[in-house]
Amino acid sequence: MTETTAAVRASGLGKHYGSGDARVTALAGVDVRFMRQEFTAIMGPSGSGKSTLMHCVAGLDKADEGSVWIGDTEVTGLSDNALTDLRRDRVGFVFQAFNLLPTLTALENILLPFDLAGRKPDKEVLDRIITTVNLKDRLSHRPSQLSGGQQQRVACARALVTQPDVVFADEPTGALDSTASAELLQFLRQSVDDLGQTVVMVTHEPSAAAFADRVLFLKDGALVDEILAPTADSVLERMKSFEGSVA
Ligand SMILES: Nc1ncnc2c1ncn2[C@@H]1O[C@H](COP(=O)(O)OP(=O)(O)OP(=O)(O)O)[C@@H](O)[C@H]1O
Repeated sequence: MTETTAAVRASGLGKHYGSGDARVTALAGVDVRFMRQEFTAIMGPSGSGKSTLMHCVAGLDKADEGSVWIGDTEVTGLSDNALTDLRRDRVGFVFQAFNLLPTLTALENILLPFDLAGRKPDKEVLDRIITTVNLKDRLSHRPSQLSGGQQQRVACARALVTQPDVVFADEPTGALDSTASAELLQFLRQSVDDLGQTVVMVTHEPSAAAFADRVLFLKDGALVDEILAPTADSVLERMKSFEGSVA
């Protein structure tokens, strides 16, 4: 693996909360690479550092130690303004709680990153993404007029439409029923296979992780295991070694 094929890489990533007896090590020197056009799932017991890792590599939070690169840009060390631009232009986010703007239509929500950046979308890419997420006949609806699954597909389209270096998804199916979850995961899978996207997803669900190319396991702030070409069964089997502490 060469550095040029890593969409995101981090080395020696450390993050601590509190001090003295109350000091918690959320990340204990993590080295990780997320390769281009790869779908990676991050799993681990509750409190193992999954969200902290995602937030630090995505530039949403600052690590105490170590470095992060998105493409060839070293994220650690950027000014707050440069970080805001980088997140807007080169990173896509999907959260459990859709985070759509209620007064905007589906299409306006999808185009929001372009409005914020004062840029125009690539029409071909926009059409392709809207077709892939199957939202063509819902574009003029507001979020309250859409199902949870449709709202999350709007959030995904918004995350993908700028063709970011990487999309980070934090429990994206946490608020969806099983049918809507499977559709959403299939769409994330397609965004990697058909659109060449790079996706990193935090999940508790072995069945969700099975859509990924690779599953990383965190424990006590450290990467402790990895599965390539996962299935729900192989993930579940591996999780048993963490039994008792899985959320
Ligand atoms: N703002 C904070 N202040 C203090 N401690 C924190 C803070 N955020 C996280 N932690 C601690 O850091 C550790 C890692 O938390 P993190 O949220 O990254 O874990 P997680 O694996 O995402 O957990 P979960 O699966 O429950 O969401 C935990 O011990 C948590 O209590």
